[in-house]
Amino acid sequence: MTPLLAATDLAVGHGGKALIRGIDLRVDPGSVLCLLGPNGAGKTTLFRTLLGLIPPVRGRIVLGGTPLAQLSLLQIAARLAHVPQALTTPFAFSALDIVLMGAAAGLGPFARPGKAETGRAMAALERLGIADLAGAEVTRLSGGQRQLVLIARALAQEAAAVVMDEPTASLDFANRRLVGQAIRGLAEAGIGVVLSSHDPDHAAAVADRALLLNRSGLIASGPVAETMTAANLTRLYGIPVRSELGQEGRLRFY
Ligand SMILES: Nc1ncnc2c1ncn2[C@@H]1O[C@H](COP(=O)(O)OP(=O)(O)OP(=O)(O)O)[C@@H](O)[C@H]1O
Repeated sequence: MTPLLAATDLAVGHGGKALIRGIDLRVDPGSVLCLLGPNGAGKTTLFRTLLGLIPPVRGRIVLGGTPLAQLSLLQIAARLAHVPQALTTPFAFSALDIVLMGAAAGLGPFARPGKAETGRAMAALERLGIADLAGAEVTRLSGGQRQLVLIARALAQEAAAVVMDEPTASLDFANRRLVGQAIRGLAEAGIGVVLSSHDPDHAAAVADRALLLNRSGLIASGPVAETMTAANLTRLYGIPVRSELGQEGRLRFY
């Protein structure tokens, strides 16, 4: 199977100086990869590199079978959608307006979204169970609802893969669970997801694979059951971490 996104022997950093080296990763259709690591480890830097916003210090990134270096930012966006940490806009956009931005991402700068784009945007809102919020002003929505709107925007973009930088940061327990379910829903629809999280319990619940990195480099990369061990998390965060298998066979860390 051709991975949606693959990186080999990747080093990322700023101004040509590597922060992390030796990253190998792949994202297949329908799979979820979670990046875990302490503040400043380089997760956002890695994401920005995968999105083509900063050049890799070393190594190779292939997006949908084409080297990233050969793709324009527009071509990258058509293959890899970005869900930012939070939706911040001072304008009174409706949820549908925001999702239409994703649906219309492939149109030229002066083209107006038409019926097809509106249909795609509404379908994305429906898929996430928030069609009733289409006309709501996003500044009045809760943090969890706003995050779902952002995920709907990525869905409407119809990219095969999605990058989400800490999509559950600042969300309460219930909204974290809701967004987690939405992420699994994307995977069930065949989309490949890469996200970062500061919550190992949440990561173990939503991800199939994990990539653990801290300032000393890569700690582990592979299936959740093999990488998210108490020993690896102890190394990752530099504090003693223990794990237990909770109900439904879910890993919990404390
Ligand atoms: N534009 C930049 N130029 C130079 N250094 C930068 C730049 N952006 C980030 N850094 C540095 O790169 C390092 C990694 O930052 P990054 O934001 O990638 O970490 P992170 O793992 O996402 O952290 P957090 O979990 O806190 O979001 C930090 O030391 C940061 O100060």
